[in-house]
This record gives sequence, structure tokens and C-alpha cells, in this order.
Amino acid sequence: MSKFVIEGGTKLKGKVNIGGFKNAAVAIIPATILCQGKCIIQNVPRINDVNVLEEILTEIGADVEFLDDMSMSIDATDLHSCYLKNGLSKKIRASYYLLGAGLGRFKKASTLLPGGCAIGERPIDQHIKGFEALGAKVDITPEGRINVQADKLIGNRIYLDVVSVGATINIMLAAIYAEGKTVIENAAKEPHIVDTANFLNSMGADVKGAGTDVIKINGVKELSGCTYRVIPDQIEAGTYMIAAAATKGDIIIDDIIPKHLEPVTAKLKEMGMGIEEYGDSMRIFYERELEPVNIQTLPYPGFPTDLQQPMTVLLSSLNGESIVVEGVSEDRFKYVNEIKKMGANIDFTKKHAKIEGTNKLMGTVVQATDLRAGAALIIAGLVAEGLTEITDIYHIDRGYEHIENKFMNLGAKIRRVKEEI
Ligand SMILES: CC(=O)N[C@H]1[C@@H](OP(=O)(O)OP(=O)(O)OC[C@H]2O[C@@H](n3ccc(=O)[nH]c3=O)[C@H](O)[C@@H]2O)O[C@H](CO)[C@@H](O)[C@@H]1O
Ligand SMILES: C=C(OP(=O)(O)O)C(=O)O
Repeated sequence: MSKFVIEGGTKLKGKVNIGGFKNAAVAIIPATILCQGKCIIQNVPRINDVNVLEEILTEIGADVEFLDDMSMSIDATDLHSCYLKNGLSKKIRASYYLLGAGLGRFKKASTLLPGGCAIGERPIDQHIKGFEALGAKVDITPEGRINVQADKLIGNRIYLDVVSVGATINIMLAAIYAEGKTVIENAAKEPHIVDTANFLNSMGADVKGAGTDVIKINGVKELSGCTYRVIPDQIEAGTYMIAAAATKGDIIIDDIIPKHLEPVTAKLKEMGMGIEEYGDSMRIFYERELEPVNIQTLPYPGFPTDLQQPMTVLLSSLNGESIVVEGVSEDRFKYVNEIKKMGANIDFTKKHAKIEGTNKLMGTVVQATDLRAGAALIIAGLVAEGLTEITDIYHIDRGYEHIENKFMNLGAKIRRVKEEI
């Protein structure tokens, strides 16, 4: 087990390069099994979720190798089934995409129920509704194994009862070879939906409308290999933006798509941060005392739920009151108990937090309860007085590449300490 030890009080300065988007890469990698041919995926983030997918694909028989630090070659030509035997599928959320991709390619697939961040109930009823609408039978065993199987997949019209990123992508994957046209209504519009659709189209699929709430998929007969570059991680970029604000810093964030960051940029400007955008990079700098603001997380293009936790830490380090409403995840404030140990003054329920800003957080020992909670605790540690120790940082490694090196390059005093068990 490792932990991070952070000495607070440094203003971030310098430049950080953003990696490929976790939530796009973890959809695109499973989607490669739809094609017979080799795919080269570039700008793959070096995170543990990707390592788990590499293991899963290898286990089911795909030929997977890293060509260099950020490019992955995947050839699933010789794959004959998509049955995930062991517990790897429980280690990450995105293993659910092997259901859609396996169903699409082999008309059947089997995984255990997915894992992922503990942020409340995370049902997959909309994924199942979509698979069934295409003609599949879905069975979940008492042990938590999901089996999907179809004699034939036929395009259909599917209206999602809730806007779901996972269900939108999974139905797209399952429908790629379905006979006729599939229409997903009330689809999610996140940039990774568009990226996955672009990847599928690069292999020869016919997906239109990704990025709007109606996606149309015309079934095709075959897909072939391609080379594709994953978009930059807007959640990683947003994390460094918020860290720059919290530490009163001045940094350049490189390799981004500023458009994807608009909801975050707008809030940070409203608070008083200076932001200059230049093509694929931005400078974000502290100009004047930041003002508290209210936030509500919403599906894209609203403020992303995956940045709610870092933002709550920033708000709790300011003077004044703010309200954060969680409009996407079912229960994403549990980590607040950890920042309260550092002196934050926050009342919260499952969906709502009232923050009485206190610009005095104090270092102590805290536990990363999930991926973004871990990132939020790093930011808390950077602004706190004294030393902060963050345990259970394996959650952070699921989704942030080289995080301590990137923060160290910005001047932060952070180190990873390996603990003897
Ligand atoms: C690997 C990945 O891309 N993870 C992201 C994905 O998770 P994930 O795909 O799990 O999130 P969804 O968009 O599906 O979930 C959004 C909301 O819809 C509900 N819901 C979802 C599906 C369903 O069948 N039934 C249902 O009720 C969920 O409980 C949740 O409250 O989108 C979330 C919302 O942007 C992000 O926080 C995660 O980082
Ligand atoms: C919730 C997240 O991840 P996952 O869905 O993979 O658990 C996240 O990336 O913030």
C-alpha cells in the first residue's frame, strides 16, 4: 500500500501536459473487439483502469501490446467469445462495455457486475433495457454475473429514462452490427460519447448524431482496424485548473480542448480566476481574492459530477458560503467527512452540501474514498497548513497518470511513500 505525503502552502507554477481521457479510452479499448483487424490507439492514459482492460482483453484472447508509452495495439481478430472469467470486471466500471461490445460481435457476452467509484447506487437497468430492445436476453445470477445473449440483433428505438453515459455507449456498441437502424433518444452528450462514436466510424461503423441527444446507428456488416487518437482528459485538466485556483497559482495547461472545459472555465472565471485560452492550451492564474459560488452538477454540457469533489474542496478553502448540488451521482459527498477532518465546515446530505468557507485547512491523515475524492484531498493537502497524508491512493491511480510527478513539476511538495504491509 502506498500513500501520498503533501506539505501544503506552495502556489502552483509552470506547465502541465494533459493525457488521454480516461472515460474515452476505457470505452474505446473494449470497442476494439468489435472489429477483425488491428487497431492502434494513441494518447492512451497510463492509468490502472487501462492496465485492467489490457489484462481483460488479453485474458479473453486478444493480442494487446503497448507500442510506446501512450500507444496501444489491439488485435481481436482471433477472439471467439467474450466471457470474463474472474474478478477483473469488478475492479473497474468500464468492464460493462465488454457486454455491449461482446454482444455486438458474438451475440453473447458475460461479465461480473462492474465496480468503479463508490458514489452511490449505480444501476445498469438502462443498459439492459437497450440490449433487450435490440433482441437480447439478459440474465443476472445471484452471484452477480450478467449474461447477455441474442439469436439476432435488430435495430430499435430506445428512449433512455435517465441520461446515462454508460448506457448510451453500451447500446451504441451492441447496435453496430444490428439489422437496420437503432435510435437512442435522450442520449448522453459527453465528449467521450462523441469520441467513441468517432472511433467506431473510423473502423467503418455508421453512427450519426453523437454529441446530441439523438444518436442513430445504421447496422453495418463488418469493421476493420484503424489508428485512432483519444481526446484529452477534461477531468484531469479541470483538476489542475481547480488546484491552480486553490493554491493561488499561475499555470499553463497543455494538450486540451478548451471547449470541453467550458462549464469549469465559466465557474472559475465567475469566482475571479484569470483564464486565457490559446488553441489547445490555457493559462489559468490567480488575480484577486476568489468569491464563493454555487454549483450544480449536471450531464454535459453542465458542470461535471467528476469535478464536484475537487470544486467542493476549493470552495471550502475560501471565505464565505456556497452551495453544491449533486445532480448526477446518487451519493457523492461521503468524502466530505475526510475534508472535515482537515477543518472544512460543511453540512451535507446525499445530494446537497452547504459550505461555510474557512480559509484554514489543516494537514492530517485522510483516506481517499474514491478516485475524484482522492484528487480533491490532494488539492486540500496543497492548501492546508502542515503535512497531509492520503491513504488508499490506489483509487487515484485508477484514473490520474503520473499525478505526483505532474504536481511536483508544478512546484508542489508531494511524494509517494510505499508502506510496508
Ligand atoms: C467509466 C465512465 O465513463 N464513468 C463515468 C460515467 O459513469 P456511468 O456510466 O456509471 O454513469 P451514468 O451516466 O450511467 O450515470 C448517471 C446517473 O444515471 C443513473 N443510471 C445510470 C445507468 C442506468 O442504467 N440507470 C441509472 O439509473 C446512475 O445511477 C447515475 O445517477 O458517467 C458518470 C456521469 O457523468 C461519471 O461520473 C463517470 O466518471
Ligand atoms: C466515477 C468515475 O469513474 P468510474 O465511473 O470509472 O468509477 C470518475 O472517473 O470520476
